[in-house]
Amino acid sequence: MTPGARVAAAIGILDQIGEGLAGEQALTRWARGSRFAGSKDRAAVRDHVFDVLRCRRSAAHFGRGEDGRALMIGMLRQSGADLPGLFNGVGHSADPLSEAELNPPGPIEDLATAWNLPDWLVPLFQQSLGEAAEPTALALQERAPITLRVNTAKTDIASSMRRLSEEGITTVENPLCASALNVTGGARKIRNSASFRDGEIEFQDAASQAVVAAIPTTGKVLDYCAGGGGKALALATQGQNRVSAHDIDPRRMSDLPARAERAAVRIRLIATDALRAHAPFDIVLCDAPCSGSGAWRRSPEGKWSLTATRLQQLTEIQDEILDRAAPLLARGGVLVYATCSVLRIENEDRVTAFLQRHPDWICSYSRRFAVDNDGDGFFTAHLTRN
Ligand SMILES: C[S@@+](CC[C@H](N)C(=O)[O-])C[C@H]1O[C@@H](n2cnc3c(N)ncnc32)[C@H](O)[C@@H]1O
Repeated sequence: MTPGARVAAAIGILDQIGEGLAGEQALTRWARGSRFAGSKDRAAVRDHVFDVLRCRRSAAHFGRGEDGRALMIGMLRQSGADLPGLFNGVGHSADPLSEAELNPPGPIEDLATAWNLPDWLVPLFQQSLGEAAEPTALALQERAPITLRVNTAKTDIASSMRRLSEEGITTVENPLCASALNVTGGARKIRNSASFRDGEIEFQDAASQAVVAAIPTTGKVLDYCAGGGGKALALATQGQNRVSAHDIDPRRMSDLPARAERAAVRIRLIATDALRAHAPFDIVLCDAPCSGSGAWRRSPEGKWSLTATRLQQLTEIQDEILDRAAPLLARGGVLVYATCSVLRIENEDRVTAFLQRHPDWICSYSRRFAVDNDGDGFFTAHLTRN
């Protein structure tokens, strides 16, 4: 595909997203109907679509509209691309730009458009992050780093870097966590690499790894909101942990047994009604459902679909999860709270609310992770009974 044809494909996909289709679904539908597209084409089209979704508001400003064509024009104009070269009507490229489209609009004048956030989230970012609000909002407009977790139960960092580089995948160590590697080249080869097949590496954000690495003791551990099991797998490779995984929706854990087998670790799956029988645990990790605001680089649609009502509901779910998980702990155990949110209402405020409901508990540790080149935005806190 030519660069112009890739842009035209992205325009069609963005129009489908505009009609209500989820981004991943629209991309899959396009890929199924476009067998001629190679892996480089698919990656380039995907990048265009996600670049727009991350910067939808400023793209609409610079493209003077909300449809796929306007958004692509706006995004490409912002990035300084050769617009007439990409919209030349040749082959499968989109039609040439009209006079109106060639005419660039004035600069952005409001904060929400400059930060690419819905209006209502701007004050929340400011209250939550202070001076870090602007760099966080701007960082959320960039592509996320591709980060691997080296499975230290199977290999070590140096050997893993060497083996990956033999397969054409270059990496550098990530300062957030000793097990984390940032991929600097050959990312598309990872899923078919021997290192991946042999369970020596997993995809995992570095802040996510650092949250697990900060968990203090080893022993009987419950990942209470295990989902796909990213953190449960990391926990299982750490120290002498005996890890169990639970999720209110067990289907979310369906890939976990195969992933655990590949990683050569054991993880027991526990159903909700069996939790009490398996308690007490030394550690209960609550990686709670949240706005995902710290990871909106990877899932940008969440930024536009979140509402104040949904955010309020999430805080109620977060409180309920902590209250249900706390009684599962052994005396002296640690309740670990984590979110991939940058919003104080989901982070420090939930810890404060928990301590108000449970005056015999204290917070012994907490850390925020910024959205930057090293990793996603995360928050974690350790709670113990006095
Ligand atoms: C942020 S995700 C977990 C991600 C996972 N820990 C990982 O690292 O891959 C949150 C998970 O919490 C689960 N969840 C939602 N409400 C819950 C509840 N009341 N109790 C337990 N799990 C819940 C969701 O089904 C979802 O899988």
